[in-house]
Amino acid sequence: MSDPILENLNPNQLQAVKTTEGYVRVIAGAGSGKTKALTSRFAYIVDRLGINSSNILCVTFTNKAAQEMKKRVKALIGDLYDVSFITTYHGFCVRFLREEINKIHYPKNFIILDAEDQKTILREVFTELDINSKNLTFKQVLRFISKQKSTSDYLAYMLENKSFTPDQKDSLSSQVYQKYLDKQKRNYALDFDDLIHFTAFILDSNPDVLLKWQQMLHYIQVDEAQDSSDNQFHLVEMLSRVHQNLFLVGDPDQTIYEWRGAKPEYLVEFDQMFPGTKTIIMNQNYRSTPNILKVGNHIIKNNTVRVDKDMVTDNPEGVEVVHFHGKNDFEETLWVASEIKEILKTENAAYSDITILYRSNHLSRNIEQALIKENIPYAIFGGVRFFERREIKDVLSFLRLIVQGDNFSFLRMFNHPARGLGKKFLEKLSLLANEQNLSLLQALQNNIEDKELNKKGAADFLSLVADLKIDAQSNSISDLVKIILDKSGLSELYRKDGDDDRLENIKELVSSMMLLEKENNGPVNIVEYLQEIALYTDMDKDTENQDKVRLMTIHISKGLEFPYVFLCGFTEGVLPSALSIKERRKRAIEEERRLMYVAVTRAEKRFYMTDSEGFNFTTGLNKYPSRFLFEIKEEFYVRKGKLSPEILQASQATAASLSGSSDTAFKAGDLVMHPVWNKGKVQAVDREKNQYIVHFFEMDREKPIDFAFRFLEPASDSEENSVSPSEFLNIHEGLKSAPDPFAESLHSNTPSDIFEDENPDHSSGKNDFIDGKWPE
Ligand SMILES: Nc1ncnc2c1ncn2[C@@H]1O[C@H](COP(=O)(O)OP(=O)(O)OP(=O)(O)O)[C@@H](O)[C@H]1O
Repeated sequence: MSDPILENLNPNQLQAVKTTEGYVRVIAGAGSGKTKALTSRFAYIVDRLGINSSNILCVTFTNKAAQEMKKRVKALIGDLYDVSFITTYHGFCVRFLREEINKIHYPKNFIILDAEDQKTILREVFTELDINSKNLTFKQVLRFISKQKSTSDYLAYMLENKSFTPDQKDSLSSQVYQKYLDKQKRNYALDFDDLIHFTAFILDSNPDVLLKWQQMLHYIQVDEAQDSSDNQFHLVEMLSRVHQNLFLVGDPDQTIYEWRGAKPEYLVEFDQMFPGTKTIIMNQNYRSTPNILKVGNHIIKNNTVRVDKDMVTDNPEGVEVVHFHGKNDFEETLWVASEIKEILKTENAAYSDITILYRSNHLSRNIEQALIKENIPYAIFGGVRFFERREIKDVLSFLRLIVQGDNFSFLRMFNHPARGLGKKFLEKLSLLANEQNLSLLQALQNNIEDKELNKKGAADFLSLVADLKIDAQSNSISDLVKIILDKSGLSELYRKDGDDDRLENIKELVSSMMLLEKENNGPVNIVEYLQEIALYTDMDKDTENQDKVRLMTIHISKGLEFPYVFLCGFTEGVLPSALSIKERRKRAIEEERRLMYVAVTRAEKRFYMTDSEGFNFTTGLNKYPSRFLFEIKEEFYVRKGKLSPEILQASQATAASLSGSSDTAFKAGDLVMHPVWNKGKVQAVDREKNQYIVHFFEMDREKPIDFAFRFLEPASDSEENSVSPSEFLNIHEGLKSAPDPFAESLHSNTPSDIFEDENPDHSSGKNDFIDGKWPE
């Protein structure tokens, strides 16, 4: 008789599924069927061991992965089981906090801040502190905040009213940080980092709560365990202490989030932490041809921090991997376009079978240019995310204003559409709100008679909110959204705007709400809906099920598979990223190599790598093929386009110069030149903090200078012949303001986006601050 849960599993997968007790770790290579093993295991525990599904926690990394797993588990055991504990870390924390947040005297309807809300707070704080992007960018400060939260005892300040200890070295960021925390406190608002920290705090400080959850969660499964951070691992480890059934599955070779705190050590050293751990290796690859796997295996072998394993496959040999080298960007991307046409013609493939990967968002522009020219339909995957789109955020903010009355929604909507309420109005209102310890909305309600506030726009806004509050009592969420659109004037605004996409997106939102109402068999709780929606940051519905070539960063492609994959911009300084190497040296090179490995192992049938000559604005050097290309044996791929011996030689020299012959670019005693403070001497190299301590002669003081600061140049006693860093900055500025050859086309990316940081998957492709204007 056929067994849907266990059939089609290979022996190692079967072992992973049936080893349900104790500490278990599965090292699962790319394409080895991790999802299959995890979902079958969940189904096995429920269906064959008789454990209630609400006693099994299965945490994954993205909403997408969680949805996929739920779907597959339901297909195995039917619709009747509660699979809500198949979720992301953040999803689990929201669920937990809804039940337990009262332990820290927060209300159940706490607010979750998404990236847009965080920017709203920062805009306010920057205005209050009179800061602009010259001093600090949103990106920098958000990184600072996240880092502080993971290393400092900020909860004592948030929850126990301890005083704030500013970080001396970074006092401006510290000031912003404190104000950010104050605004969070006042609004009972949690950002993503807080979700994890608050949960851990409540568990750590309430033994009865901890025991309750520990007793409930008999089995815990963790997907993508190599990407778990300290806090995330602490959470699942703590929760598993009573029943001691903790199952980790992951692939250390696919760790690509070390830069934001992933600790692959938890997976690699799990057996030392828990003696008696059972280890299962899944190295049978079902996805790729041997030709593709050969390239992947070969590259990743160069890493030193890993569990050694070669992926094997029984798939047919397939065609050879191709490397194309173009004389310039256009040649590279036009070759990709022509190859896509060829695939369509000869392989019986659709556009949607083809994916183009790149290291950073800005690289898509050239590619798009070529695809448009060649009439090839494409979609950017994970570009501007659905729930971050302006119109969607507007509607959701209004919804939140009605049910929660929070300041962030108020700030977004009080003058949108325009009601003639300006900066002065807001200043006065903020002042009164602070004095009277009220929210902005309450302050307006209480002080509408004040002569500076008593404006028609303000009175209209108050009556609109009051009106909608009444509507909220008797309407479903989908109807309420339609009413909001009508009464607020947003519908009218989008219609006049002429951007049909906005109205289409709103329709999409309404129909997703209707679907939820149908699934729920009744009304949807608006507060819970808003909390859950805030977690959906990586969702992009539009690109699914369309016959278009997909473009995405390698980070976004993780966990996905495609028949035909092009890796474009395979250039030294891009992949591996020069910026990451400067920041984190050898660790970065290994992580960049893992990125390359992730890219290769997405491909099922064919894999192409392309690069081109020209100038790289990020490194300030000419472009040469990536060092990783030279790590692949030449017989493992075919080359199209000519790579001259000079280029070959220069590529190796560039790789060596980017890595630096020593561990850091400078050592103690080196003379350096700074664009502002001029000449100095390196006193010490602080590898812990990734900075040099430099004594600058003119000011006669020491300053900590980041390893990543690229305008710190070597200096000698005679400087006559070298371009000084300040001159270099001028050249750079010149290049930035040079006419953009693609100005007419596509996005609003300015040339400055070549300076974007290394988390391209989290950037919407836009800079935080462009040409002195706040981002929209
Ligand atoms: N035992 C099996 N027999 C046949 N096909 C399988 C088996 N296990 C997995 N597969 C197929 O192999 C492919 C890869 O599986 P899956 O996506 O679960 O891999 P993964 O381990 O999550 O990969 P990655 O870590 O690279 O994202 C899927 O198409 C899946 O259906």
